[in-house]
Amino acid sequence: MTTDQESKDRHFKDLYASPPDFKVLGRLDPDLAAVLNGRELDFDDPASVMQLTKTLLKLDFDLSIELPDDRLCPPVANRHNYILWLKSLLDTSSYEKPGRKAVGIDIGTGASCIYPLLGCTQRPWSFVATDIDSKSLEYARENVKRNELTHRINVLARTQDDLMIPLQDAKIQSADFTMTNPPFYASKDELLESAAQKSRKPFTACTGSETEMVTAGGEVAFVGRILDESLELRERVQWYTCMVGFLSSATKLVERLKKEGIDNYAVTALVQGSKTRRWAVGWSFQAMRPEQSVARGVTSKAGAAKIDLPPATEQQVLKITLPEKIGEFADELRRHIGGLELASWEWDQERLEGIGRAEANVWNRAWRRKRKREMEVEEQESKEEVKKEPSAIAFGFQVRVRVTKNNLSVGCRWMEGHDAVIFESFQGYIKATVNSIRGTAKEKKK
Ligand SMILES: C[S@@+](CC[C@H](N)C(=O)[O-])C[C@H]1O[C@@H](n2cnc3c(N)ncnc32)[C@H](O)[C@@H]1O
Repeated sequence: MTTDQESKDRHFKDLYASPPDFKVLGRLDPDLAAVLNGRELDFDDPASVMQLTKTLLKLDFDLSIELPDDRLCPPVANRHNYILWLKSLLDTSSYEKPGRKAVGIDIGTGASCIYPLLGCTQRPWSFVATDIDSKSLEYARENVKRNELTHRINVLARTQDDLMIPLQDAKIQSADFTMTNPPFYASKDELLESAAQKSRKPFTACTGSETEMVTAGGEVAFVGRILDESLELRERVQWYTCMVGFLSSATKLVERLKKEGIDNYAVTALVQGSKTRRWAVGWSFQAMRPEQSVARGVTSKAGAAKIDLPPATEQQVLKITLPEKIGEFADELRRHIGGLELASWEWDQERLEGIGRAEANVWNRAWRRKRKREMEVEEQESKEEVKKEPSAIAFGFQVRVRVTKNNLSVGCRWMEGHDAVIFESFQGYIKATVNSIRGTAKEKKK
């Protein structure tokens, strides 16, 4: 059964998959029609660009905003892409159903406050939205009020020297994510040069103001500060994320993550509905790992060659010809996995998939031998009733059986843990188990 959340998500997912038809939009919104020239919109005219943003926010999200002429006017499709990726990042790095409540921190929210507004429209999220620019803060607060979201979005003024992740000042213990679209440029000259290249007037709604667009060291230094803070806060935030404008910035950030020993990270290209490609990077000290399409969303050859992507988390372990009795095969697989000493194991008979968690690589022969010895000792000492403390979970996984007309495949996903070697070893165990089930079935047939 599809839930409200699922159908809402589906609607938002492909919203900008094809380019907008301005004539159609103009029919729906007379304010946009007034700035159109037939089917054309002048992207070099700040007033037209601003009207397009207002129109899309109104028609697609039922949001209304006001913006000053001298601050950045956010292109909606591009900002929406970041929110879509965040939704997938959170949904797939949790055992909860998609669409859980979450607290986010938007660092540098701008006059529009666009990310918190878009996020709250699509999900039961709440936000702390920060900025250092007093004019942007004033507009951001008004935009939150205008959309009746003051109970979910806390606009917080910061200074250049404050911590960027304001858990303490916002009076919260933890957060589910931080996000930022940092100022791009390292200097005013760089901004002017880029505006000249695009033949645009600088310091308008199209290009943004100096405070918005320029930061010492550029976007890598800005996100670098967030990374420094994350090394202190660690698990208190599940996902630290950023959007960057240059592939080289994403590459540098990933290099830094690896240098800091952060193994759980995600990189993606944000492309839908936007001519300008952007990149998103996220990292986590927690153990839940996102789905592969989210963590390794760099599909272009150039991107994949330059960025050191995180390890694969999904693997089709093997594909076999369809067994005679699919139900029996799946039951056997469930029983074998269930026979391991797992911390938990739940099987969904309808979907033919199960989720398990283990304190160690409990399928491994050496582990089982060790465990047997431990149990013998425990038995001898059992008169004293020693209670075993539960250990931390080292590995969480999903096993999926997929059936097509002629084949059956078994795949697994690494959902939790920091050790890629355990995942590899688990794949070996699943392969051996499936082969052994097939062998037994053949024996029976004889
Ligand atoms: C590129 S703009 C992004 C605005 C908006 N989030 C968007 O995507 O359209 C960057 C924002 O970061 C803000 N900013 C710069 N330094 C900051 C800091 N140390 N803490 C919080 N915000 C900062 C700027 O004032 C600006 O509003």
